[in-house]
Amino acid sequence: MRIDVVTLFPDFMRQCAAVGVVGRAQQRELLQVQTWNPRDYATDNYRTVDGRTCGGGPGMVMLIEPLRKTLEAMREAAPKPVHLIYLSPQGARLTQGRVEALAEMPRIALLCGRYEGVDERLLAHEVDEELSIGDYVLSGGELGAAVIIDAVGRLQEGALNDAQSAEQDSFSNGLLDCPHYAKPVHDALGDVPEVLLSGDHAAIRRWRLKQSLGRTWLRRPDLLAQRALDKESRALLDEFRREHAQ
Ligand SMILES: Nc1nonc1C(=O)NCc1ccc(Cl)cc1
Repeated sequence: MRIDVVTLFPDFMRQCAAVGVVGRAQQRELLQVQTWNPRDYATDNYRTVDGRTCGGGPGMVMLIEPLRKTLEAMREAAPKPVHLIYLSPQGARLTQGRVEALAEMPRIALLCGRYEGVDERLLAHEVDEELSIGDYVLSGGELGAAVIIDAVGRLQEGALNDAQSAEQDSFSNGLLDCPHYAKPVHDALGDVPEVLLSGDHAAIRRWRLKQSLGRTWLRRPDLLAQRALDKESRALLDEFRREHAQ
């Protein structure tokens, strides 16, 4: 998969994509992240990429022309058609389901705005999808782009090892993750739950599922409402709720 990133901060974006699972996916050529800086496509001596807001008011807006040239160069750099995503609070909320759909695409591009915004005419003409990573205001689209690169990059076939795949599954089954423990078994902070030391893998699986269901019920009941529970999960959650009520 190829991800092109249009950003005024290419070094930052390259570093985000160079570490950990995503960095390794790039080394294994499972993923390619390419940055494009609109400043390189600004034709004036000052490499201007922003202009005064029409209608007055504070701040600047990213100009059409440098972005149009950047996008043209980006699209021409590889034959595969590009699905262009713009990151902003005005976008649809990013979900794991949408991440999984994006991860199947051969090529996506992420347009990172700065200043007060991007000229609406450029967005209307070029952008395929607008996405938000949450209801808060950041200083630019780069952190949203980094989130997408990580969430999509780790889903590329071969990017995760077995343990990481298991962890991914625990989250993407629509439930919150269960608690995790490492040695020492006994610590001033408390003990590791007995069942995890029992070697009874069926009991351990049930305990972990019960904890995930219980945590989701306590912390994110909205996620639970979206999910049909099988017979075993309903029983485990009832058990958790009875114990919690005591
Ligand atoms: N929330 C979010 N989810 O994705 N992006 C955001 C966000 O706040 N971007 C800030 C931003 C976006 C575009 C421009 Cl031009 C300037 C600032």
